[in-house]
Amino acid sequence: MVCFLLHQWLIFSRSFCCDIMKKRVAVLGSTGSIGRSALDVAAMHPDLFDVTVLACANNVVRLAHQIQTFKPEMAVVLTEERADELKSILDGMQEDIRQVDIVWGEDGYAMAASHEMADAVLLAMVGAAGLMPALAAIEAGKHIALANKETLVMAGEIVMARAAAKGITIYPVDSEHSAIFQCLEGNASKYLKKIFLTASGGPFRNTPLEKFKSIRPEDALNHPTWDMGSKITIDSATLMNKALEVVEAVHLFNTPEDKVDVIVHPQSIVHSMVGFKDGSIIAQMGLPDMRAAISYALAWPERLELELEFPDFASIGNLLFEAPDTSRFPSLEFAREACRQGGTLPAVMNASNEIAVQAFLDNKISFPEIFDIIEKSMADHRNKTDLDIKSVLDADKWAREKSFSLI
Ligand SMILES: NC(=O)C1=CN([C@@H]2O[C@H](COP(=O)(O)OP(=O)(O)OC[C@H]3O[C@@H](n4cnc5c(N)ncnc54)[C@H](OP(=O)(O)O)[C@@H]3O)[C@@H](O)[C@H]2O)C=CC1
Ligand SMILES: CC(=O)[C@@H](O)[C@H](O)COP(=O)(O)O
Ligand SMILES: [Mn+2]
Repeated sequence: MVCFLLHQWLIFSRSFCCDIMKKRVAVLGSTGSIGRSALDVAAMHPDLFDVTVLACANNVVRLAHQIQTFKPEMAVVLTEERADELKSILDGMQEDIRQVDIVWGEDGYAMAASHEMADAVLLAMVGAAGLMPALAAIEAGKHIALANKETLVMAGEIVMARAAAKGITIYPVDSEHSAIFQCLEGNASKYLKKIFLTASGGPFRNTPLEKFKSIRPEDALNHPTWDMGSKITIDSATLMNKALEVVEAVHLFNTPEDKVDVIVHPQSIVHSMVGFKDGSIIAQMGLPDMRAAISYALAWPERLELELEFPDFASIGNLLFEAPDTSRFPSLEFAREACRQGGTLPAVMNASNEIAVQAFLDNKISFPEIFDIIEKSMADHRNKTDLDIKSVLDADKWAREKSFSLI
């Protein structure tokens, strides 16, 4: 009898310990490219992760499948109509997943980001919609894995200050920032002299300027190395992604813009590098697969088994680097100006880019008009430098209206 009880207690305590060691994760943007990669990581490590919250905008069919697989506590969609659609899909599924709490809209995302059954929040929604959930997750003291770079572009000062006040580290998911974060671990930050932010150069790295007018959305959606959502893929094609990433690096690593160099590296194997006072440079490398950066942001300081291949350096032969061409791709100049002026200008750059990218995807403007719209919106903006969330949201709204008027 004693042996039996001891045996039962051992089984109970082992499963209890496993459960309390599991990280409960909210995945906001679960139906997107980052979200799906994150769920892939979670599925590979069911002993480490329990997905308790899922959120998307409209893709209720994919969300329903994810709910079926991960059985979260809460699911969030953009509108009440989508919530009704999701409920009716779930009604046809097995009983235990119908318990999921379905909410919608801004309040729903805020609830998801601060859910008591989530220890960590992966912020993988696209665009400005990510900002308020990010602030809610920080306010709730969650472990933050941040993919949504727009959050830091719009309101980096506020976000970093609120995270610092809460004693929270923001673990970057963006591959370059994850690389820089990894290069700066230990006490390396105090020796930092230069960040080398790598860029693939996108599909038009070698396209002459006179051909830019005839670039179609399907050409721009053809990224040479990464498989990503449509907005960031167009951003990569304009180098606006790198522009956003310069601002992101400035905030994440508390570094002036002139310490962040962009270097084109078309193979996307060196994910970024950091140069130190003594002339040493540390690089972080790997094949382009976001599961590495996502898992590191979620499991830090651990590194998880992902069964990814290493690059075959002998067959690659040379790692290529070249300077970005800002005359064909002015985005980097926009970002540097936005960093120098600060205030609400980065939020204007971001919002204007979002409108211009969507207009290009909808065949309403040409590829080079993306640059024109951003440039004009930034030039016409009356910058507000004493920043608060209201001024950021006002600037975002102003930039969207301004950009629409230019289409
Ligand atoms: N993809 C990548 O490899 C990388 C992405 N990032 C960043 O990560 C973020 C996500 O990118 P990615 O996964 O490629 O994008 P996707 O377009 O593939 O996915 C976007 C996700 O956000 C949801 N979503 C869209 N609009 C809203 C909204 N208004 N409110 C709430 N949810 C919304 C989508 O839902 P639905 O499916 O229903 O539309 C989807 O789940 C971006 O900020 C991007 O810059 C950073 C580095 C790499
Ligand atoms: C995977 C990732 O982090 C993307 O942001 C990637 O960097 C895009 O490639 P570009 O270097 O072409 O912008
Ligand atoms: Mn990136």
